[in-house]
Amino acid sequence: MAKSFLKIEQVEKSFTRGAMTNEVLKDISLEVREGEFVSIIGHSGCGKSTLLNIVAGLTQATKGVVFLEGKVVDEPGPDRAVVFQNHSLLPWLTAYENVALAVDKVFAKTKSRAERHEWTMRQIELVNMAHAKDRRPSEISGGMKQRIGIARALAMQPKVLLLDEPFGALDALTRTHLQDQVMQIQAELNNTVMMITHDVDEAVLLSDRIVMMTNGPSARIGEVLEVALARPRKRLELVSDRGYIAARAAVLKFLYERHRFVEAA
Ligand SMILES: Nc1ncnc2c1ncn2[C@@H]1O[C@H](COP(=O)(O)OP(=O)(O)OP(=O)(O)O)[C@@H](O)[C@H]1O
Repeated sequence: MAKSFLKIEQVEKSFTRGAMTNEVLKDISLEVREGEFVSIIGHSGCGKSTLLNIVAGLTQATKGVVFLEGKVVDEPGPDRAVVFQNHSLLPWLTAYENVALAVDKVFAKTKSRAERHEWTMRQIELVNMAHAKDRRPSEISGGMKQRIGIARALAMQPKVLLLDEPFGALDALTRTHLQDQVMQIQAELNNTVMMITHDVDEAVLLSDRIVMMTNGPSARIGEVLEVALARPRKRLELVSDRGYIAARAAVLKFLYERHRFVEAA
């Protein structure tokens, strides 16, 4: 068995306000292999972003530990890059400058100026944005902003890429293009990815495993589905693939049954 790369060990999280305690996550344990693409799916409010933020080091777990290559995660770091749903580019900088800022921060001591420029351009080219590199965020579309956000995250050469509904705010066609691009980039760079999504097709298309969370409060991992579809994956061919159809049905069934449970509660 491949060695564990990212390890989430018995993580719990409660938020307390005054006398009220909201127990969000309960006993979450998960191991992610290097180069693996794992999606987290679950109903709204179950704690997916909270879990991702704990792995990012942005939120502290109430109990439990996250390890990355054996080292405890307790603060944010360049080894874990996050891409949020609402692109968080600096509006006064161009697309190039937004990526270059991250590159300069991480590689100031290890790459020369010329190397940093070359590295920045490489990331921008990876997401097909070279033509718009000198435009500011207000001058490019939502999909383009998200591509620059992904380039900026990749530019830091993180050990883990954390994607919090990265395509959630995009129209269906742009979303499709970006999913394909992320699949190509992952095939090329072998990134370890943890992605939150609400989209069952997206989860099946992109993931090696899908982690399905139960409803909150005290959400747990309900099921983990192995998506054993060969790569590269082609969406049009998958539509009629039995493995794809079965995986999709398994996730839908899980979500539907959980939803029914909420309605009945
Ligand atoms: N900083 C915080 N302080 C207090 N409560 C919080 C905080 N962050 C999240 N919560 C609560 O934790 C629960 C889980 O929120 P979270 O955003 O992780 O869910 P989610 O599954 O990502 O939701 P969605 O799919 O709608 O984005 C919610 O009840 C939310 O109100």
